[in-house]
Amino acid sequence: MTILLEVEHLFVDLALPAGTLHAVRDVSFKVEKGKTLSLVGESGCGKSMTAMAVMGLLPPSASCRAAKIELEGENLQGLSENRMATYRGARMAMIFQEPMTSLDPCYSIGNQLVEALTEHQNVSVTEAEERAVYLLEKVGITGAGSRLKQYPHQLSGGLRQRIMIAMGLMCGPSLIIADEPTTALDVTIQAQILKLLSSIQKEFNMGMILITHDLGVVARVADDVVVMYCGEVVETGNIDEIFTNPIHPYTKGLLECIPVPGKTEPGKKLGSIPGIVPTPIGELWGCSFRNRCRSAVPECADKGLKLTQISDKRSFRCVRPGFSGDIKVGASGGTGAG
Ligand SMILES: Nc1ncnc2c1ncn2[C@@H]1O[C@H](COP(=O)(O)OP(=O)(O)OP(=O)(O)O)[C@@H](O)[C@H]1O
Repeated sequence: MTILLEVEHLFVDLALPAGTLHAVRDVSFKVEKGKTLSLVGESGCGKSMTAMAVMGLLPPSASCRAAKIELEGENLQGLSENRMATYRGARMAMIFQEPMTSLDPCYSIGNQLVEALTEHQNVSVTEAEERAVYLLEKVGITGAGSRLKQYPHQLSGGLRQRIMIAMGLMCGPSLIIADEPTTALDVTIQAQILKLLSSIQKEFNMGMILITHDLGVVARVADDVVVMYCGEVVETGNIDEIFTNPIHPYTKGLLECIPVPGKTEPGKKLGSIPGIVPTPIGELWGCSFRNRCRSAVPECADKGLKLTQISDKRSFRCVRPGFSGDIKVGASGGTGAG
């Protein structure tokens, strides 16, 4: 196993008028070459901030510290913005949820694809166009040559997302980060794009971080899983461990929200987790999920709650591991503070 990306003890804080928001709290994970790691959790759990910290794209109000952020053994912390800019695209690329926000409406697809390569590598426009056509075909776009002349608004959402994937691949990055890449698409297109991402990732032997709130998506593409809640890692494991032997009640709750072939009874209503993810502002302690968790006991508020590491990939943060996956009905959510 070759480690491509290693993140250790990552913290991201945002300075807000209401206080410091602890968006990412002590998050560690490794992405292997040729494998997909999924960061999963509801909206507001800190998944995007984690990805942005790796990409060096945090908002100005954010401060970030980590024991390690290494890509192929190279420390990414403390690099100048110029140096980070050369890494982005060239060695790691990001695919966002809504391609329209990443594509420039004023430039043709061809211009944007060509620029994605010529900005980073000393190649001619003709060579860059050839690579663009090759990659558009790879991502399943027919008539690739004529597509280069089109503008983003002339394409469907699914095609735009395929183009974003092609753009991410222009420089042959070793790491691709896909942040909710299918959320803005309709269901049939979602399945196609996921399949495409997964096959491209394998064919090009890249590492991928797939960010999603949907364990159904995770099931289709991930090798390893990091479950996040309120900025923290609450459980990690490989895909089989997470689906067959979830430990944390939050993971169990997420699993109850999706149909599992062979497990979910036909016609049975799927579950939901009442309440919302608390905003992690101010001082926090104990398990942040405790106010939504039916298994909660007073010890869940203990200050010393730590991640328990079972093996290299398997860990959980819970005082009653595996006790029950039941979710408190009618809970309103709450912060880890209190
Ligand atoms: N620009 C910002 N200003 C203030 N708070 C922010 C900003 N961006 C994110 N946050 C807060 O940081 C925390 C983590 O957000 P983040 O976007 O990383 O979560 P997420 O799990 O990726 O959810 P989503 O899928 O909705 O993006 C949340 O509490 C969120 O409200």
